Amino acid sequence: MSQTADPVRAAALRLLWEVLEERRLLPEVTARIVAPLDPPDRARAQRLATGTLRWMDRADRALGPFLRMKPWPGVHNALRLALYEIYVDGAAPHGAVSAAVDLVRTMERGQSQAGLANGVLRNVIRKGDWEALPLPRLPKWLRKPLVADYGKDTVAAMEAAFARGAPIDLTVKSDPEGWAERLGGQVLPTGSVRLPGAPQVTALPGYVDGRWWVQDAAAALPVRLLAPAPGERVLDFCAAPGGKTLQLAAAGAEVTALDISEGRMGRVRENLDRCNLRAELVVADALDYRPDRAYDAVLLDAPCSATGTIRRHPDLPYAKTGEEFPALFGLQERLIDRALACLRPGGRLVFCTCSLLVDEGEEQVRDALARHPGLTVDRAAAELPGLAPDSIGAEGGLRVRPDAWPDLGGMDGFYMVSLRVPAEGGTAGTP
Ligand SMILES: C[S@@+](CC[C@H](N)C(=O)[O-])C[C@H]1O[C@@H](n2cnc3c(N)ncnc32)[C@H](O)[C@@H]1O
Repeated sequence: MSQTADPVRAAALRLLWEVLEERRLLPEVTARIVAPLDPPDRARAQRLATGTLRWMDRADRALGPFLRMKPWPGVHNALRLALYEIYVDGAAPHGAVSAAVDLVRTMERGQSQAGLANGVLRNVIRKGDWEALPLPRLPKWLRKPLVADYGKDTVAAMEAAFARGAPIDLTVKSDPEGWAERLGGQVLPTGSVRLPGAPQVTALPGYVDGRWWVQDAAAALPVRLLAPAPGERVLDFCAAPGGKTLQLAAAGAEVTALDISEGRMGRVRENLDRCNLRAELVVADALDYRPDRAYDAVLLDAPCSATGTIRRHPDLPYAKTGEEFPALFGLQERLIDRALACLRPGGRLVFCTCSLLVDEGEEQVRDALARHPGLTVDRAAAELPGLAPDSIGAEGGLRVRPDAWPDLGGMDGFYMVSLRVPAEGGTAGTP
């Protein structure tokens, strides 16, 4: 890019390149790419990149009739960005087109395509059918298995939720009504507080003194399912960055928080300090963990495809291809077995993933029950208030989806289940 290109849009284009061409996730690359910008411009570059990814499928449909050949990817992304700015972000068409043309001119491989960019964008605007185009669809590699599991209509509803993006939810230590009133938010049916708009959370009352933490309403449910009692020994087996550790500690449990990543564990420590809560922290591979004393309960929030979080991570369907996931399914299975081995007789394991794939939810449970005679599902634990009764599956786990609560703004996709090892004589806890 030359010095004359708008640095914010140029940074957004570099983020798009990393996702679409290098197949990197935004959190891996964003800090480096936006570092030269001022903080407000960093936020804007990120917003432009995530917004463009969220609406990219529709932008491609709008561009399709006017592109005889696929342009060079940098140019293609500049066109997509301009359409996002005009039709979703509310930018004036003239300014967004001229900014896109300027960006294309500064690209080594795009210079000759500046005229094309200008013409194509003007044609799309002249045709004016943006609003009539279908809502953005997921790429085929992900859409296909989801349609097989949930059906076309449900997948379309989930895609509508992905296009809407995600509000900010808080888990409060106490008094959700009071905090909702103070922050201008609303208490959700499951007890989280949803904020209006997209405020800078660190500047809000209650952040510095740790009265609440940011956690999607769906991500707050697994600990409600586990229902920790004060003084219970609970192992949070994949803990970082610590949203669920905070919930467990706030409920008065004696928590051991374990994670393989030292860097991410630093965030658990910071979060606990800010919220004035305590937990024992262990940096280790969960698969190697052999506790001195068994636990009353284990929470296993396993590494997964994260396909339930696409509302906030629209880069995911484009950075991934699905080929990465079977290795995760195998890891989840081994983590479940190790987690069960850390329980006292009669103890419970809450297994959860922020995934929409049944391989990372219902199927894991069926397989675990087959591997561990005597292991049972506590179906009653999944009967949480505020959720549709059909959220509980035949196997007794709770499945929440992004298209839930359409009037309130949805929630992340999550799967969770409470498994209980036999009180005596069973083998479920000993691998
Ligand atoms: C879904 S995230 C956990 C989110 C966390 N429970 C929360 O609520 O904030 C999964 C975590 O698993 C950790 N992880 C992955 N493989 C692991 C392993 N073999 N042992 C321990 N932790 C692991 C990752 O570092 C990551 O922090």
